[in-house]
Amino acid sequence: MGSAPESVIKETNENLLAEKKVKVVFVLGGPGSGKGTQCANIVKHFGYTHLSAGDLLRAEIKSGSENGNMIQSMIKEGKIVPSEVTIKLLQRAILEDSNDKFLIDGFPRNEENRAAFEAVTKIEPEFVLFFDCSEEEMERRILNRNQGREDDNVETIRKRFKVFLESSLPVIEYYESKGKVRKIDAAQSIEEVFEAVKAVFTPTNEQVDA
Ligand SMILES: Nc1ncnc2c1ncn2[C@@H]1O[C@H](COP(=O)(O)OP(=O)(O)OP(=O)(O)O)[C@@H](O)[C@H]1O
Ligand SMILES: Nc1ccn([C@@H]2O[C@H](COP(=O)(O)O)[C@@H](O)[C@H]2O)c(=O)n1
Repeated sequence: MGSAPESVIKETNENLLAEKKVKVVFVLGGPGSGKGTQCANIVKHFGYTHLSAGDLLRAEIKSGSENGNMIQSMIKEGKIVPSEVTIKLLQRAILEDSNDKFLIDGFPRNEENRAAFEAVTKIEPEFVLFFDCSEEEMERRILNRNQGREDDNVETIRKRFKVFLESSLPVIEYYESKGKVRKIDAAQSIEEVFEAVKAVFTPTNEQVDA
């Protein structure tokens, strides 16, 4: 028996996602601002599932998928992979997980990501966590990261900063205009940043009583 055509799988996933009713928080910030580090803390304390768009794309390369070469060269150049590829990976990861609350880290990265995700999934984020950090500090952190990532070199880091300023900041500004951005000073220690993050995720008495 042959497998179902791509278009059928896509439509089925869209319907399933609409039924699942998930709560999503987008986690944004420049490269090396500490998104992944803080997501790990949020998972432990608040029970979310962490989905890193970058990790999903790197896993797709390793899986030997037909898009692998294209994804690998985009990442090497610090460029943004076409939305349909990334969204498909996010959809699949959300559907495969029994949790109903997700941190989506490093997505949406540009206006195309944002509009396509909204159109396909009909999901609106609860809020957007934005880690604000200077380029100088982010570059220092990335160069110390030592995880063997092909894009953690000065040349690609500078390209990633440019893409962040030109393509990702406008997405943050879009959500700012909707009152959805929770900005965190990410230049502090990991512990201090997490104190600020906890305050965002902990409902105030007012919210609990409402
Ligand atoms: N507040 C902090 N102070 C100092 N170092 C930090 C802090 N937060 C994270 N780091 C370190 O900086 C490096 C980058 O952090 P992390 O991987 O969490 O950033 P990221 O925003 O997810 O990066 P990318 O977008 O490139 O994947 C890691 O080595 C991490 O241990
Ligand atoms: N929405 C996204 C997210 C990431 N990428 C590509 O992956 C690279 C690494 O991302 P990290 O979040 O792990 O730093 C990034 O520079 C992009 O090339 C993407 O295309 N779309």
